[in-house]
Amino acid sequence: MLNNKSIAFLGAGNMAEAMISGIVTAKKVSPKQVIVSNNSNKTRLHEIKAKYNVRTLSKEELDFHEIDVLVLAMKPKDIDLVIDFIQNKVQPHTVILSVLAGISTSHMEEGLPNGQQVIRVMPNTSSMMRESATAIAPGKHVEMGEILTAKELLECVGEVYVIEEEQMDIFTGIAGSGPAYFYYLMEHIEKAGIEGGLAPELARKIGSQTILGAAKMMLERTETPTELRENVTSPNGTTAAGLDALDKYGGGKAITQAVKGAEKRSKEISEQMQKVLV
Ligand SMILES: NC(=O)C1=CN([C@@H]2O[C@H](COP(=O)(O)OP(=O)(O)OC[C@H]3O[C@@H](n4cnc5c(N)ncnc54)[C@H](O)[C@@H]3O)[C@@H](O)[C@H]2O)C=CC1
Ligand SMILES: O=C(O)[C@@H]1CCC=N1
Repeated sequence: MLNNKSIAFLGAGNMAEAMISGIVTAKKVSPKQVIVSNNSNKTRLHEIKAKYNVRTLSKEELDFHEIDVLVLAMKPKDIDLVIDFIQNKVQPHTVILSVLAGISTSHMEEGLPNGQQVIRVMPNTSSMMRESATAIAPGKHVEMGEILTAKELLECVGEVYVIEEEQMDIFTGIAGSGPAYFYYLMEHIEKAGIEGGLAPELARKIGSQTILGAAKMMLERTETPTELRENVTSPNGTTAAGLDALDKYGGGKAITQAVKGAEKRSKEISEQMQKVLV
């Protein structure tokens, strides 16, 4: 389905690069089918071209007739400027995939030609390793063929889940922002490892392998996380001591609040955009 489709990115930042890297590595589309553009940073476009061999153009040079999938990958605050820029150029056959946190499909549909197909997606930066957990929520004009195209494209960068748009805020809290929680966790594991006498690189490798192993257990075994945790925990052993400290310092609550905090911010961004419209 991706054969001969041309995929253009508006925005060439961290998220766009993670997706471009995963898409090119998956080899389902050739780098020449991928066009990357941004606001004005030519150095950044040179860097992306040198790394991934994709086509790069300034946004003014884009030929919208040749774009089948247009990925919006700028910051949420820039959406209205971008809608103004594309509304008279975007073609009816083009499906728009927006990765912007908190920006609803209805907000985008309002500013675009009637009937434009818009899909809100939420990948994460693990797209670079083709290990993203990505959500898709189609807007009201999207047809099944375009959902399948979006799914196939996003499967190049990991697992894809089709969800209801109202679930997008909590999905963002868990998966869009989620990698940062694990990096933060690792920063602290590494610090404790160093304090315990390990070289930083070794502490990082041990911590990362432990996170990877635990993730694989949860994905591939039938036991629940609670059962898996209990299997590690000997009475009065080392794990019990570690978990007691996690409880004492509010580890569980902190994790729940991290997810809820990101979810709340995603909702706030949507509300702010609604106010701009009114
Ligand atoms: N970084 C992440 O982990 C994730 C980010 N997202 C979403 O991805 C979007 C981009 O985030 P990052 O890549 O982290 O930001 P970034 O700041 O690294 O990149 C933003 C890009 O947008 C470009 N840009 C700005 N205004 C533009 C315009 N008017 N036209 C075309 N390009 C324009 C900039 O030149 C830059 O290349 C955000 O909306 C964010 O919500 C979604 C999931 C995860
Ligand atoms: O921090 C953000 O707003 C973006 C969306 C999800 C991850 N990064």
